[in-house]
Parts: sequence; structure tokens; C-alpha cells
Amino acid sequence: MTTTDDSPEAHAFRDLLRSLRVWTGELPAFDPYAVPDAPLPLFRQWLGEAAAAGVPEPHTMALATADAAGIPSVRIVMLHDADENGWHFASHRGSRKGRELAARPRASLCFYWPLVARQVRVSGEVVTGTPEESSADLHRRSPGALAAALVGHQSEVLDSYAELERAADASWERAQREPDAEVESWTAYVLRPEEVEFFQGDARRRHVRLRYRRAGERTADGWQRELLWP
Ligand SMILES: Cc1cc2nc3c(=O)[nH]c(=O)nc-3n(C[C@H](O)[C@H](O)[C@H](O)COP(=O)(O)O)c2cc1C
Repeated sequence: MTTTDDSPEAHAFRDLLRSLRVWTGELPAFDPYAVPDAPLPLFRQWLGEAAAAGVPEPHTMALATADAAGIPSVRIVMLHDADENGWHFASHRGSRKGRELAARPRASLCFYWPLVARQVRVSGEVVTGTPEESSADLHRRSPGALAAALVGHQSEVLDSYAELERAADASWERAQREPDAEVESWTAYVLRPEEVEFFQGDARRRHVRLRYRRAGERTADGWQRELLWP
């Protein structure tokens, strides 16, 4: 594939891309032979280390879903928890992702923590929380998050920004007045991991990739581990 755009802007853009670097600075070491039997403790450790290293918003992640025809879509959402049940997040049921998860309840998550050159990918089945769990999720969050959820209509076409401003102001006031307000479409989801892959970047490109896969009865804790070529 050859590039045809010869404009100064295109050249400047390509020069910028070539000038940018990854995997620089002091990167942590990662011994893939000294790891826990299951991925959760390692994930919690890595998220803690990313936060301690100053990675901004280490609890945000890309969530990839697909529609009934298999067309993929991806966006950032916040991690609300990671425990024995899986990786928790929440959104509106009627949004694009919500509709896709209803049609095809599987997803992949991807975290990237550049200051420590680490990536974590998680994939598996997605289970929808009960209305009680979804409501608890909503009310554990900040008044600002409740106000944002009260606006609703996520992923619908917006006719004008002024309409959003009016709705956001009304929702903000309602969230202050009624901190227990419910948002019917707000839904808690849990991704039950079947595969979790840890990637540690290395300045000499000898990246470490360690994958945990659900192994059923084959191992005591239900996970098998394997290294992958980077
Ligand atoms: C840092 C960040 C965090 C976000 N967290 C959430 C979230 O937790 N839940 C959510 O529904 N949308 C969240 N969003 C907005 C989504 O990226 C997306 O725009 C929205 O959910 C609509 O996606 P959809 O049309 O694919 O359903 C977040 C966006 C950013 C940039």
C-alpha cells in the first residue's frame, strides 16, 4: 500500500509520528515465572503499580464489543471493580455497547499503562447485573456521575448542543436534590474472564507476554499459563 498524500500537512504528520517513541525510560522488570496461579492478583498488583508510577486514569480501559453481524466497536469505560466474579463496568443498556452486549454477550477489555509499558487484555462472557446491583453501582458513584447518568439517551443522535446543556443542567440539579434517583437504563456488567494476557514492554523489544487461559478441571485453580511470542 503506497501513500499518495504529498501535502506539507501529510509530511509533517508522518514526521511527527516517526519522532514519537514508546518503551523509553526506566521500565519495570517482569519475571513471568514468578507469578500467581490466577490472573486477578497480578492484575490488581499491576493496576496498583501503574497508579503508583503516576499513570493517569489507570482504571480506564478500552471495551470492545461486536454487533449481531460481527461488526466490532470499541470505546473507553471505567473499571468499577475486579474480583473473583470478573471485571466490572457499567453503562446504559440502550447505548450502542449495551445493545451489542444484549445481542452478543462477549467482550474484550484492554488496559494500557504507558509509563510502565504494560498492557493487559481480558476477554470473556459478559453477564448483566440485576436491577438492584445496577442501582447500587449508580449510587456508589459521585453526584457528578449520577447527574451524567440521569441525562440518558446515550448514543442517540443529539439535535443540538444546547439541548444537551439544558438536559445536563436539569440532571445536575436533580442529582443534588435526589441523590437516590434511579436511572432505569443504567446497567452493571461483569466480564467473566476466559483469557487474561499481561504484556510487559522492553526497551530492547524483548517484550514479555504471559497469557492465562481458563483450563477447566486441568489445573487446581482452573487456569493455565503460557508465554507468547511478542
Ligand atoms: C475516560 C472515559 C471514561 C468513560 N467511562 C464510561 C463509563 O464508565 N461508562 C460509559 O457508559 N461510558 C463511559 N465513557 C464514554 C464512552 O467512551 C462512550 O463514549 C459512551 O459510553 C458511548 O459508547 P457507545 O456508543 O459505544 O455505547 C467514558 C469515556 C472516557 C473518555
